[in-house]
Amino acid sequence: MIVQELRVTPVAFADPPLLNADGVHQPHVLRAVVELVVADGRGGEVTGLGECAGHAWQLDWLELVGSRLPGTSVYETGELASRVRELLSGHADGVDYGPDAPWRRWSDRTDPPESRGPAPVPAPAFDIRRVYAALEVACLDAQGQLAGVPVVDLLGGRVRDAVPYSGYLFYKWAGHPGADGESGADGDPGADEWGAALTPDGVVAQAVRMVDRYGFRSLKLKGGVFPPEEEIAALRALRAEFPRHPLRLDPNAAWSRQTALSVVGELADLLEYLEDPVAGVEDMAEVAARTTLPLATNMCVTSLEDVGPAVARGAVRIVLGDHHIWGGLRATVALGNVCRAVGWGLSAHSNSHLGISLAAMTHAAAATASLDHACDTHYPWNAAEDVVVPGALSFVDGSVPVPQGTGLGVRLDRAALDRLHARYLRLGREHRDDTAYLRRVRPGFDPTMPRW
Ligand SMILES: O=C([O-])C(=O)C[C@H](O)[C@@H](O)C(=O)[O-]
Ligand SMILES: [Mg+2]
Repeated sequence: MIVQELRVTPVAFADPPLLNADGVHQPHVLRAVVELVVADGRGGEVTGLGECAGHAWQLDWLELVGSRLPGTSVYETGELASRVRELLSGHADGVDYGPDAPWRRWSDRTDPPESRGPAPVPAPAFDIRRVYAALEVACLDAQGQLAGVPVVDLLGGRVRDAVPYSGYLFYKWAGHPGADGESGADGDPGADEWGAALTPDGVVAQAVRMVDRYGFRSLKLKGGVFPPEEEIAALRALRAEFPRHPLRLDPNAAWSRQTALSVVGELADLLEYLEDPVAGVEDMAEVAARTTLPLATNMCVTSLEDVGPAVARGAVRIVLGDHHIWGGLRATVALGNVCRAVGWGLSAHSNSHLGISLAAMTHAAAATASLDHACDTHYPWNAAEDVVVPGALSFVDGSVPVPQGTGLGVRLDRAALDRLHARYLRLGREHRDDTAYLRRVRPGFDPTMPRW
């Protein structure tokens, strides 16, 4: 059961123009597919799959790790984690994160919220966990295939057969504006079937389509795009259309403390929870102290080190786990125990992803007893282009049944992988940069936080 090879294939898949506090999603998401080839001890081999963001620095780090993996036992993920940590710690200082910096403010407790400087202080442990996570998922997929059991069994066994997800609503343009440097590479993704959502009516129309198609029983609106009163109007319109759906709003810390305090009263009866209205534990605690509305986060609690201060200050009541950020599926399941111990609720965060990650997220959530909120997923926005063979993943009444079969239960569609990899090569882009893309259309766009 020895690792023979690590293959990392960067891909680019189509994404609609979804707006957020940093800007707007580019026409293609960059992602990396990880294949871990493992000897099966009987003269054959199995291939474990993993998936992570496709930033250039992350690909470099995976390549470095990949060169040292052959010879390791696929079962010794603890040893693998130490090796990865040791190998990459020296690489964290001075790394060029490019425009990935906005993401990294999640991990950067020394970065003042009003600063969006080009180079936040590196937080190596956060980045190392992001690299290790994809490897751990691939190891567990391979282990499951070798043992003939699904990954959920390796995580302690299932407490649910299907995992509830929330419908993730975004303000969006009708289509990509074109002339973005990616048009024509493989056909401009152009106008999409979802249409524009820039008003309360547009958001409701999007929600109706989401709920009709996938059966979601709760809804999340990505905020931080328009002034809070406009986003609150959209939530009121959603409440009128969906009287029983729990609603969430996530401005990604685009509000100042003062703004949050002035609008939180209006949200108290409208929302299930308010996600990251402001940046950092201190400001979250100030807001939390003045409202009955539960605050949730995937920004100010991203590691175990963040738990103590957040508990001490009463900053949040719900944490959104994410195996890509917490360092794998086992760490995410363990987060569920921490949440239970400190009295927090647990939900799940997502970012644009493919079916490998949806399968991984579903196995982890199926094994986590304390998960008490529907998980986020971007999958409905990206399902049209996937690297897994269709059929293993489906939404039934807003939930994804744990995939059947061994390991993750998804298999690679090699032709699709090759196609999306060829597109990645043609695009020649190395980073995600939502801000630069929005500036093509709105040159004066200023991403300084807090915006309101
Ligand atoms: O819950 C969150 O903070 C997210 O989902 C972060 C993502 O990057 C989201 O803002 C997006 O896809 O634009
Ligand atoms: Mg969030």
